[in-house]
Amino acid sequence: MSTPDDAPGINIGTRRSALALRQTELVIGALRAAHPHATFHVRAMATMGDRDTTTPLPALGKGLWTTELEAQLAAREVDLIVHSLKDMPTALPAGCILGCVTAREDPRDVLVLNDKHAAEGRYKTLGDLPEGAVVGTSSVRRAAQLRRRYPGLVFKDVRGNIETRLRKCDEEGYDAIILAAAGLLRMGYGARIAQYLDSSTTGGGLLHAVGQGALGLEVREDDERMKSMLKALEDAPTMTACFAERSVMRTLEGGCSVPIGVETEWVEEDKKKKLRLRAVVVSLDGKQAVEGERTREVNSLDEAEAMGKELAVELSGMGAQQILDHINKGRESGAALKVGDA
Ligand SMILES: NCc1[nH]cc(CCC(=O)O)c1CC(=O)O
Repeated sequence: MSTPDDAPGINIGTRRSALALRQTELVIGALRAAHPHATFHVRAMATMGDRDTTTPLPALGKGLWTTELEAQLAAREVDLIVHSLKDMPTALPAGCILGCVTAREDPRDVLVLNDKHAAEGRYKTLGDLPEGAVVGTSSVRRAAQLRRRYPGLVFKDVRGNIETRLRKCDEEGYDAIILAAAGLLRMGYGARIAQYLDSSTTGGGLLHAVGQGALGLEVREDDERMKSMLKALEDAPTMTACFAERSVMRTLEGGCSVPIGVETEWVEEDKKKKLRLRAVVVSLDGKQAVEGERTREVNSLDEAEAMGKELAVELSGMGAQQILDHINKGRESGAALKVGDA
């Protein structure tokens, strides 16, 4: 009788960036440990987001990191895609599913200082930066939340993979940039982290992107062999929390380019383990914000999705929908796509 491990080699699709390849290596390491007789082949490719390195991210729309890979999955050219979960749209093509979410790296955003500032030691946190300081980010979520808290700072687009952004930070007139901790830590750049940012940051917090720091493994819905192989890699607390986060985004029809921030945490309350979910929707100028939070027991992915949906509906009623409608209207007329040039 043949076991799944005797079957032909498994083709794994990934983007070609150094971070994507590193993440794929981590997944293959875990797959090998769980399935020592299987063989794995990496099929790296460029997506639209990799090829177009100048258009501001929000203008490239949904699926810019995933569409080409999913076409390969559907065509059976690959059997598994390793994604940064935050780059995965909340609606997947028919026949494709999010089969597994692995243990999360630190989900927070962080401040990275220009290397001269770091060497000088005058500034340590966002709050230390002087009026007019230039902060790089191509994320409207980051810029909108930080504009609200730090109105004196100037936000400017910065595109490229992690190495490129670090270089631009040091050489192209930025005082600092904002990045995900996860990418820096996975690539060995942890020493560049000046400050971790989250809801409790003194002087003003920042809620991270949906799914940030987690890896999403996408497979064909009918591929029972891959689905069962991935069970060994699944981290249930991360997967459940991420399903709640993705449900907030899906309900608000946000996509990756709107200013929705979230934070999830497993807490103990009345001797019960509960999921705490926070979410915020901010206008692009940072002047309006709607936020909310829920804490409850969650025992399944369906319950996690229900919790996320309920919070999103509440935020919607509190004005989040107006904020998002306004942003989408601006998009149609071609405006409001950039974080800022200045
Ligand atoms: N497309 C950007 C992207 N996608 C995933 C990560 C970092 C890793 C993660 O958040 O899981 C990054 C870089 C960043 O935002 O700094």
